Amino acid sequence: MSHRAVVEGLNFHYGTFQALKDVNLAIADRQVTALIGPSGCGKSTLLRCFNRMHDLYPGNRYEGRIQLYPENLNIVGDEVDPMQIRLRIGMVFQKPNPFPKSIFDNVASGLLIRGISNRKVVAERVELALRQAALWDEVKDRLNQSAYGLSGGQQQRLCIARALAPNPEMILFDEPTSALDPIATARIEELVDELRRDYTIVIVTHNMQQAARISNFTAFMHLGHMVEYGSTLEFFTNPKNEKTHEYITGRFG
Ligand SMILES: Nc1ncnc2c1ncn2[C@@H]1O[C@H](COP(=O)(O)OP(=O)(O)OP(=O)(O)O)[C@@H](O)[C@H]1O
Repeated sequence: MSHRAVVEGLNFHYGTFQALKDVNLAIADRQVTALIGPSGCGKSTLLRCFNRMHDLYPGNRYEGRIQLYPENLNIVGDEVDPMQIRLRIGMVFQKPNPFPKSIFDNVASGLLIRGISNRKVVAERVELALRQAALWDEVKDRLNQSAYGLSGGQQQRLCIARALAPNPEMILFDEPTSALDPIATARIEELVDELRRDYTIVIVTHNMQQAARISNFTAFMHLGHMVEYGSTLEFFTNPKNEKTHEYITGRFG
């Protein structure tokens, strides 16, 4: 199994508050890795390091490395341009957040940033991304209508299409189903399962059943530390750490 990214001795500070403490984690290529743990443990903070989202706010500071393979680039290195990283590592948020634009323009937006403006190429890439996000059939006749006219589940699939369009290597999902009903949740879970064939996926979830259903690897965090990570089956059936055992049996969190 090859690794797409390896987190090595990562510390992260929000100003004077240290939210990640010496985190180590290997992210397997074209597999789903779930980050779980009690509220405030640092799951979202770690996820946002992968595409340098923290750089949007002053006073945030990284120490350590996240090596991106195969070229061995340190994602959190000062010399690396966060915009370039965000094109290579897409993100889908908890609440669907389409832009106030048409369905087509939402998906096309990442392509334009990438310098792709040929209309035929843009149209092809938009269609491909909408197909990959299992949304094409529902929207193909209303591509020029506002994205706000879509249901919550459709908006979330649109945001997935928008993340896929620039052809990223990794996709980060931050609790992507917590604002959705069970049917829309099931569709997103099926989609994650399909996307795994082509993309490396890291997903933050509050829901242990979801982690068990959709991930290949699970990582458990507590108070900013990486407590344990391993294959999902092994993790849930035979946890090595006492804290992990307590968490998955519902004794805290
Ligand atoms: N912008 C911020 N400034 C200062 N501290 C922050 C900021 N964002 C998060 N934190 C703190 O960092 C720690 C980790 O937060 P984070 O959001 O990563 O946790 P989480 O595990 O994703 O929690 P949840 O499951 O509740 O979303 C918490 O103590 C939180 O209060």
